[in-house]
Amino acid sequence: MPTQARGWGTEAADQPLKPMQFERRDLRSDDVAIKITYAGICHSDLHQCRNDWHNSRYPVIPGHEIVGIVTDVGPNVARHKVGDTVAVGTVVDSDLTCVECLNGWEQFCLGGATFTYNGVDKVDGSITKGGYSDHIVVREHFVFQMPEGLDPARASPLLCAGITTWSPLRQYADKVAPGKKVAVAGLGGLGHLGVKFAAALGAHVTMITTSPGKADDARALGAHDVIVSRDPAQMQGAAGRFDFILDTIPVAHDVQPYLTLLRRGGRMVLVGAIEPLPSIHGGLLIMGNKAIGGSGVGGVAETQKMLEFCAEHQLYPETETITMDKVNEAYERLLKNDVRYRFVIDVTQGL
Ligand SMILES: NC(=O)c1ccc[n+]([C@@H]2O[C@H](COP(=O)([O-])OP(=O)(O)OC[C@H]3O[C@@H](n4cnc5c(N)ncnc54)[C@H](O)[C@@H]3O)[C@@H](O)[C@H]2O)c1
Repeated sequence: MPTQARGWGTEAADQPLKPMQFERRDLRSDDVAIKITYAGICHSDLHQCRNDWHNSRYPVIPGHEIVGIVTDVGPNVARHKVGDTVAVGTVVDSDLTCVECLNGWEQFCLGGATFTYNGVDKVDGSITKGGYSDHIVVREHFVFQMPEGLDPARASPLLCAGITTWSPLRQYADKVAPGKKVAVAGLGGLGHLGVKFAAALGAHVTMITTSPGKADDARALGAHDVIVSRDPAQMQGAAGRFDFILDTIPVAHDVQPYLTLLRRGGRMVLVGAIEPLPSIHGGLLIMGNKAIGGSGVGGVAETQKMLEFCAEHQLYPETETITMDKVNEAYERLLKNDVRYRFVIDVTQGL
């Protein structure tokens, strides 16, 4: 039987989030039912609530940085059992048969990945609803086991902000290693984890920020150096310096000043601005054999690996925990960059 769920969501781009009731599907044979305990607030949640990407399907019940406890499993579930602490990220289904899925890139499934919310369920066509809710039902393959020693109350942002920064840093592991120089642009939910990961992987890390006031914070997170992007002298002084730049800036911006900072053969990866960008002068790529690309979240196996790395290194996001009923205030603060550096909702409170 389907179950009644309680959550917080919004009915339109100009409406605040409010309590809502909706149905969760009955367990399929390979499904896991999860009582949600924590959900991180990603900037993408705000984008989708406000229809910034023009594809929101209302009501939107956001949340794709989910931690919880298994309450039931379908008969074919082998990896999880009732009582396990588990996690769910941005994707809850894919065909698992295409070349992308078979190679661990489920998020780019050729048959279409189903996103945790604002997606369309492959079986019944319903609109998926996310982690700002009391429980969720997810296909086993997309449920992560929380490693021993990783605090569930602090870990949820790893499921999106974490994997989105970890994945490109591992895809270009030759440029993110001891002796290599890495820069991270944009110090928010993604950027602060980018700094922590790059430092933990042994690279020399520079934070590039618009705000001189964030320099001490960046160093406390593990950055060895800070560049204020609004200071032309500092930018010119860093020309040709970096092997790798991770750009987490959440809005359209001119990437050319950053390309200038790459050394020969360097690579810049965009993860933040999912929108049209100003044009790039080809000479900035050709002279110095430089490359710019993108990266979208991460696959299932690499997400599990990242969680294990975080447990082993006790690497956590910096979080501020709120109750569910404070989510609208949190959104307003997120827009003003007034969070160090990720809100986590304790979903068991204020629902
Ligand atoms: N690629 C992916 O798979 C993926 C996954 C998750 C999130 N995202 C996107 O990444 C972006 C960042 O998400 P977040 O949760 O870290 O957001 P956030 O709001 O927590 O952080 C963004 C930071 O960028 C800074 N910033 C804004 N404009 C800037 C500029 N012009 N120069 C330098 N810094 C600037 C802000 O001060 C803020 O600190 C969002 O647009 C989100 O939708 C992408």
